[in-house]
Amino acid sequence: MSKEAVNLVQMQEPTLKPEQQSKLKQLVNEENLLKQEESVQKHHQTFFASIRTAVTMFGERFRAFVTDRDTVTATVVGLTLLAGGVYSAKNGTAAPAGLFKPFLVTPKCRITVLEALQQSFQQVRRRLRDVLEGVVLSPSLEAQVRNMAIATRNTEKNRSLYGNVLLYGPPGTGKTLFAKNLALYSGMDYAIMTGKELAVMGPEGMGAMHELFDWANTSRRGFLLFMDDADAFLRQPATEEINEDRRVGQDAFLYHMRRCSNKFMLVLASRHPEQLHWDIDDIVDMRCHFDLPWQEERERLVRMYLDKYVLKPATEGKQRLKLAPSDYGRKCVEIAQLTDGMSGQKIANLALSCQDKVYASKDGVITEAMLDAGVQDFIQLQQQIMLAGPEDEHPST
Ligand SMILES: Nc1ncnc2c1ncn2[C@@H]1O[C@H](COP(=O)(O)OP(=O)(O)OP(=O)(O)O)[C@@H](O)[C@H]1O
Repeated sequence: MSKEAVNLVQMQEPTLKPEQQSKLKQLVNEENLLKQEESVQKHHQTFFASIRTAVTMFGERFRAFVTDRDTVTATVVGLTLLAGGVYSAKNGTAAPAGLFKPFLVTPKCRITVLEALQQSFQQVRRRLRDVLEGVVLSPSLEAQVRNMAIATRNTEKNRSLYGNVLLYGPPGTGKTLFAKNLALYSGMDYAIMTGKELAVMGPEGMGAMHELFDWANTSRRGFLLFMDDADAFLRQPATEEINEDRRVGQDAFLYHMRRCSNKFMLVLASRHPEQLHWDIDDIVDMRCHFDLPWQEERERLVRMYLDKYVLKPATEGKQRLKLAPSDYGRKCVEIAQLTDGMSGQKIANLALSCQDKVYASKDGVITEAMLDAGVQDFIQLQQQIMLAGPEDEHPST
């Protein structure tokens, strides 16, 4: 019955018999229900359409944005493309509460999508020429990941399928850094999720996951999904009691990942690969072990990060710093020898500790003694942290 007809009959209600009145009420209720359903459906469609628009827009900007490594590290290490979609859609269409909780957003997220977009406009867009730019790895791992990156970059051209990759190893060894580089090098759209957040999502999360994969499969350039801490979500069922939502979530995820795709690539990162679901073997085409650096790689890391945080500011003349005459190369080798057992992330932080000492100098002359003092401070801090708790609790220090 049309809306006008219902209105007309409603006007006649006082003159109707009781059974006619009750039939009329039923009709009005049905009409209202229909309207509500239509509105929810419309809302739903607009909501997801706006997610896609936002994600597509943000994908463009994000690629440019992540090109500025320092800005990214300082501000949006965890900003996700997906979060961009979720946030924009939530703000733009006032999505029904709870439909899309920001569970896929990493807690490291610090800035709004709009801010990210604004910042990205200021960056020069470029595709990485070298997938290992700024990444120091052992020669064998370098060769392995370089081949994989070339194959990924040529997937579309060769009309082949993307292969999924598992990066595993201790914290701070460059897994995330490499995954970002891979996205920039291959020109794919890119998003970060963390397994920890996926692990705690409730039943609505399943709908979101199907939506995510549906959307990802519409990507023009291909879509790279990076899941950090994958073992938190894709854990072997036997490892612990997992609830029903989590099990359904895992199944949905694995189901999508088993379907080979020319649109979609998954990069998993794990510190505890032995805890991963056994079905991971079916969906992962390549495993890459990111180990702690050996002396040779530590020397390269020390040199790279001292150059970046100490030498460059000094030599570029932006600071009032000068380098005292010294055998800088030998100093780097010496420092590297003291960093046995440290990850790339810790070596970067050690260089920052040296920078603190240098910036505190009265005359602005960088001496070997200053670098030594920075290294000693950092080593002492590490020893205190080791005494305080397990390694995994302090990945960023
Ligand atoms: N192999 C490396 N080469 C160059 N820099 C590195 C390397 N490993 C770590 N770093 C430095 O440490 C930072 C953090 O590393 P990253 O987040 O990639 O480690 P991760 O292996 O993903 O750690 P986690 O398991 O904690 O997620 C990088 O942004 C970089 O500054």
